[in-house]
Amino acid sequence: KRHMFWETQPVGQYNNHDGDKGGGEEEQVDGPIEAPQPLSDVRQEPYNLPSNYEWCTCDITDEKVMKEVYTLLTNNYVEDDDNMFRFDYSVEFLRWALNPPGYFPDWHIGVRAKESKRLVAFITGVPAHIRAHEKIVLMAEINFLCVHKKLRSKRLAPVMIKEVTRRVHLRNIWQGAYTAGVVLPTPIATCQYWHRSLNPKKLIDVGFSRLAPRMTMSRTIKLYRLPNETVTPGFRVMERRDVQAVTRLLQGYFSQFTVAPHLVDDDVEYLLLPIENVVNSYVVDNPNSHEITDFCSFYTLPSTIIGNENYSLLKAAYSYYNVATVTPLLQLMNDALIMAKLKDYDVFNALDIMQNESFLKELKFGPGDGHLHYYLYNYRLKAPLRPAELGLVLL
Ligand SMILES: CCCCCCCCCCCCCC(=O)CSCCNC(=O)CCNC(=O)[C@H](O)C(C)(C)COP(=O)(O)OP(=O)(O)OC[C@H]1O[C@@H](n2cnc3c(N)ncnc32)[C@H](O)[C@@H]1OP(=O)(O)O
Ligand SMILES: CCOC(=O)c1cnc2ccc(OC)cc2c1SCCC#N
Repeated sequence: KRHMFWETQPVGQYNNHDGDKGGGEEEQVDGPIEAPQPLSDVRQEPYNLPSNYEWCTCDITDEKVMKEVYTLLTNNYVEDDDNMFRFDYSVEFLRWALNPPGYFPDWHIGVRAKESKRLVAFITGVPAHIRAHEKIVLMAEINFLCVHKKLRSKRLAPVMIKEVTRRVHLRNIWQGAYTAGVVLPTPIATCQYWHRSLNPKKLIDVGFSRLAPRMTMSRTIKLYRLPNETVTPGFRVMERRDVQAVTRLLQGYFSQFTVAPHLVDDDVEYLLLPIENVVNSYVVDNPNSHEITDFCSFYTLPSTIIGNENYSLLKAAYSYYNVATVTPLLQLMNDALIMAKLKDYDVFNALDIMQNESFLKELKFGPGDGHLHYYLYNYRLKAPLRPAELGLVLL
């Protein structure tokens, strides 16, 4: 498959197209593909857009702009292959995801129609320290790339990508990280989504799940039933006073993975302190030692249910970061499921990354039919990673 844009980019390529598996000759080393440029060499002016369209910087602290971004995404962002669901990121979630410590307002990039001023496209970056092997690199995490359905297949996406790359380069940052459901040159890892039903009746009604053979609805409801209280002594909602302990837990946990975020206290405070309807996090506070021994978290990402007459919204929880040092991970994650069910989520989703494979089947997750591919921009890894070597969750 030819990738006319991506073949021009500093990303792992499928090698020359005369079929020989290049890369056999020269030894590949981990690290940047291209050296940084002098900032004076970075293009100073924005890339050209088709006439009638103009760039804008979306100030997401402005309620009105936030609403425009929300509306573009809720109507035009990612749908599953069967067009059953479309992500419905909330305004609070988007503000949280786009304003982490050290964020750059001009990395929230929109395209408007000159006449109507309507927002028709969007792409974002946020800075993050990501470790690859033993190197910590300041990268741009790219997300929320969206072109209005009416403007698809006009090669607008490559312009959006080049523009965000340009703005990242102007900040002297030369690497990026992103995920996608589509296969592009070249994934550093390919992961699978797993789903744990919390409201099996709704998932069957919308057509996502089907009754298993010889199973009745009531038997199915019973199969997925969860207790209405957690089982781990000392399990409680995370508080600000837990930040340092959670940072230490996470840093220890991440060291086993080949690619993982490098989080310090400020990151943990911002990303992991609970925000209603955005992110929920829990610690196990040992009742005797008052030591924080375990941590689990999930984020809230609803989806529009497309074209179902009984339901319009799917309430989904997504496993975020979890560290078990005393409590068995299986028990800790079951407590997370219990909390999600108590908060009326319909499904709890998790990727097969980190140590998640150790609990998925036993906690009654089923494999999804979609894959999530992870990518680095301008950074080569000698070999692709198994999902279990990946410690990075992008929102
Ligand atoms: C130093 C820092 C570096 C920072 C930058 C790092 C890189 C960041 C990269 C971005 C990371 C985003 C991560 C992220 O946001 C999470 S993945 C979610 C992406 N968004 C959606 O799927 C929303 C619904 N779809 C759309 O809005 C459009 O279909 C989009 C806009 C996706 C493509 O618009 P379109 O109207 O359908 O298509 P054309 O304009 O005609 O363009 C076709 C070209 O675009 C390539 N394409 C398609 N989907 C892509 C995708 N998801 N990533 C990268 N490239 C993608 C495609 O391969 C082709 O190039 P090729 O000919 O070479 O194959
Ligand atoms: C019920 C299980 O599926 C989902 O939760 C879900 C919800 N909304 C989506 C919107 C776009 C979409 O596009 C790939 C997928 C979904 C999915 S499945 C993959 C995410 C997970 N887990």
